Amino acid sequence: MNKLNDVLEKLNTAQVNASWIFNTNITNYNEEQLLKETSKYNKEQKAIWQEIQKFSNYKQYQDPALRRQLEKLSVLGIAALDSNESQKFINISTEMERIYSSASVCLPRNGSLKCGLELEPDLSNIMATSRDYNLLRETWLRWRDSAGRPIRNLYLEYIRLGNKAAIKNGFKTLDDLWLFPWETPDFKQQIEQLWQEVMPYYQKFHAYVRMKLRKFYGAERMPNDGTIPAHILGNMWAQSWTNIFDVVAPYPGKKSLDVSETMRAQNYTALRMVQLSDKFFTDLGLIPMPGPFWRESMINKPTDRKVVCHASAWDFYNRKDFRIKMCTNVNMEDLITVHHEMGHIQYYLQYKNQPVTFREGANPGFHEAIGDLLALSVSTPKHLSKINLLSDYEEDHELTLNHQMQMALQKVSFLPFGYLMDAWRWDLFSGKASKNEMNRHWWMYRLKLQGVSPPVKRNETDFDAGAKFHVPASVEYIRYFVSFIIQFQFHKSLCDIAQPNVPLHQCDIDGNQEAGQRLAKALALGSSQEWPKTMEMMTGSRNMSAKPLIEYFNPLWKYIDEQIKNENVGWNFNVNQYMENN
Ligand SMILES: O=C(CCC(O)(O)[C@H](Cc1ccccc1)NC(=O)c1ccccc1)N[C@@H](Cc1ccccc1)C(=O)O
Ligand SMILES: [Zn+2]
Repeated sequence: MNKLNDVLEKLNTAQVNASWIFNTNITNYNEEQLLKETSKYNKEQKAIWQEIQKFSNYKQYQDPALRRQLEKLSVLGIAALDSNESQKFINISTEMERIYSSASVCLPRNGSLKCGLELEPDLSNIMATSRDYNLLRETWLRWRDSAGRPIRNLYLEYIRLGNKAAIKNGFKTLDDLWLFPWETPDFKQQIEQLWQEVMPYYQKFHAYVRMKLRKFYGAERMPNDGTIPAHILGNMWAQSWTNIFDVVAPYPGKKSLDVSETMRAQNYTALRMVQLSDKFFTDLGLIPMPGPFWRESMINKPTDRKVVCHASAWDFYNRKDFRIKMCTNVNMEDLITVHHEMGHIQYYLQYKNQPVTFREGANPGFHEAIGDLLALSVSTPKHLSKINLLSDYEEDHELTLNHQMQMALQKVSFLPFGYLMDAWRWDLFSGKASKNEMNRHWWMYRLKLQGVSPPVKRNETDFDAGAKFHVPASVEYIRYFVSFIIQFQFHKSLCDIAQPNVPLHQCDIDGNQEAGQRLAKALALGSSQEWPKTMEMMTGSRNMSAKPLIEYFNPLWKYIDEQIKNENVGWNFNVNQYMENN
């Protein structure tokens, strides 16, 4: 088996190298090279798969680790397609990613038209900082015209070929293939159950934010169905509302917890942000970033070439080379993202000696949760003041509520978006939703779960889901919904070790070696055992639970209940009102 392990390492290293070169320098040549490398990778994966078929009685193997590895290798994925369909699938996937990462728009700028504006940093900054209703709407619309629409027909092909691949792997449709790594037969039901648990809290939070936005923009700018227009929530996809903290803060006068200003004033750089995060990990007794990480990572947007700016963390499958790729802006939001990416790298470092097939998260949600988990401690006012990013700190009721609001704008607002991104894709792959109504189905979910509506009518030549990285990049999204739930379970468990008598929302595990050890043991296992066992190691329970998340925000729920006495919680929605009958 360790011979196979070496083969898998070399195979993955070659593929990741070609992918890194394309992602950090988008050229036709590098795209060609990546296409070649990926089809070679798929061919060799298929050869290995055929070899393994010979041990088809692997279920009888005594050694559980060996049996588990063979089980994981028994699903080939997209490579199961025959060579020309597999080639088509790879071409479509790479083309969608290139369109998204190269998209730029023109916007009216004091009288003239400014072109070449890109998502990072231009459009993201406008969505985050502008309070000009019309400029926000133009920015929202033109991004979808440039990045979403051109992907629509490619996506139809993607679904057709993806479903063929699923069938070749013995699944019904592509959503079943996507859910295979979760090893959880009732996974969709568990997700729906978690959503039902948190939905009432989200709806109250939505009512509070809607009330504040109505006061700020005027009632005439708010739809009468109780939804919030998607373009005024501080984010291109309305998935995280931290950038409208100033509009919704309970105590606006109080020191802002958005330390972006202070970071800039202290001449923070991307490197300093990464070093700060690395120190938090090592203070917990976790593994420091190795040499190649510091030499090879790309943490600033290059000025001389096109790159895929969306952040990611890379494992080169040689147990030495691990990198981050990120177009970092010096602000609080990106400080959190730096921790998110460093969490991925820490997981890589912890499980690097596992067999290749076990070099994954216990489940995909675990991998997304580690960095955010540590950022929960970093984001406390006490910790921010400890690292000199918050001055004249004194814990009082007002500061606590401002902090709670800041965190809810990041975590609570995200929950319905984290769910609907894959609820929509599962429905499309499984045929529950018609391919002629992809955009209507998208806005059905956006209205139903998120209570967010488009600022202009949409039609079926629009492809609004395609304007979010993970759709053209074929990256599963339910992992983030799971992460936002389990990171609070992990936080509660580690806080019970590190600061047992501190309220959960004020807990900072910084420097606690015992908490660090508990985490390291779980991470080192990779996916070598089923995730409920690793969940039990971390939290004492085998199940996901929204209780710690709800507990973390207890102070906020009380405050919001008082504030929304005269508000109708929730919204009604009629998707026809927002779709042009085409
Ligand atoms: O997409 C990301 C962060 C990028 C990533 O670290 O999750 C990245 C996404 C990606 C990029 C290219 C190919 C595959 C996945 N994931 C990783 O780098 C990664 C994924 C699995 C294992 C190890 C690393 N966050 C999501 C959700 C989110 C998470 C946390 C805070 C805010 C928002 C978003 O921005 O919508
Ligand atoms: Zn991630």
